[in-house]
Amino acid sequence: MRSERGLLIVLSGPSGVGKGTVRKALFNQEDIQFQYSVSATTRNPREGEVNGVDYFFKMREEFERMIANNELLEWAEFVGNYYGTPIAYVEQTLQQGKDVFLEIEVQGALQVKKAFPEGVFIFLAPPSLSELKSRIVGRGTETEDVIHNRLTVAKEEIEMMDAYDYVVENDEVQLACDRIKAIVVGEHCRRERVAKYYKQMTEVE
Ligand SMILES: Nc1nc2c(ncn2[C@@H]2O[C@H](COP(=O)(O)OP(=O)(O)O)[C@@H](O)[C@H]2O)c(=O)[nH]1
Ligand SMILES: Nc1ncnc2c1ncn2[C@@H]1O[C@H](COP(=O)(O)OP(=O)(O)O)[C@@H](O)[C@H]1O
Repeated sequence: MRSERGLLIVLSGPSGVGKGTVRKALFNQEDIQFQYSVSATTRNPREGEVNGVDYFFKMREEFERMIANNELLEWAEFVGNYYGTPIAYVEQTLQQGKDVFLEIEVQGALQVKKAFPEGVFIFLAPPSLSELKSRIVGRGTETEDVIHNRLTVAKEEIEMMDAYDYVVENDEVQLACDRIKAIVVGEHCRRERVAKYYKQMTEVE
C-alpha cells in the first residue's frame, strides 16, 4: 500500500558540500523512483549547463514576475542571484503519487518546511569545515570573493542543521547516495505503517 500523494524530499546543506554532485549521482542510478524538480535561477549558465535540464535560466525581471505571480514554492537570493522552485511541477507530481526531489540551499529549505512540514528534510554535511573549503576552492568555478562569501554563508548554514529530519555525511558520493535512498525507503515504510494502523483504528471504532 502506498500513500496517495508522493513524498517531498528536500536535500539541502552548505554550498560546496556536494549537493549537486550527489544529486546527479543519484539521478544516474536506475533504481531511483523520484522526480527532480528543476529550479529557476538568474545566475549565468556554467559551461555545459542546459536550460530546462540544469536550471530554467531567467532574467531578473522574469524571476521577479514569477515571485509576484506566486509561481514559486520558495525562493532565495544566494550570493547575488535568485534561485527558486516552480510550484506547479511540484504540486502536479506529488498529486500523481510520485516523489519529488528538491536540491536547494538552506533559506529555501526552511521556507519549504513551513509550507510542507510533512516533507523529508535531509541536511548534507561535509566531513569537516576544512574539507568543505577545499571542495569549494577545488571546484574552481568561482572567484576568490565569491568563495569567501560562500564560506561565510556555509558557516551560518551549518548552524541550521538541527531543523532537519536527517543529517547525511557526504564523505563519499556513493555512500551519501545509499544513505539518502535508505532514508526514502524508510520514510515510505514508516508512513505506510502509520496509515495502516490509523485505518484499522478507525475501522474498530
Ligand atoms: N532556495 C533555492 N536554492 C536553490 C534552488 N536551486 C538551487 N539552489 C541552491 O543554490 C545554491 C547555488 O547553486 P549553484 O549556483 O548551482 O551552485 P552550486 O550548487 O553551489 O554549484 C546551491 O546551494 C543550490 O542547492 C532553488 O530552487 N531554491
Ligand atoms: N564526496 C565527495 N568527496 C570529494 N569531493 C566531493 C564530494 N562531493 C562533491 N565533491 C566535490 O566538491 C565540489 C563541490 O560540489 P558541488 O556538488 O558543486 O557542491 P554544492 O552543489 O553543494 O555547492 C565539487 O568539485 C565536487 O566534485
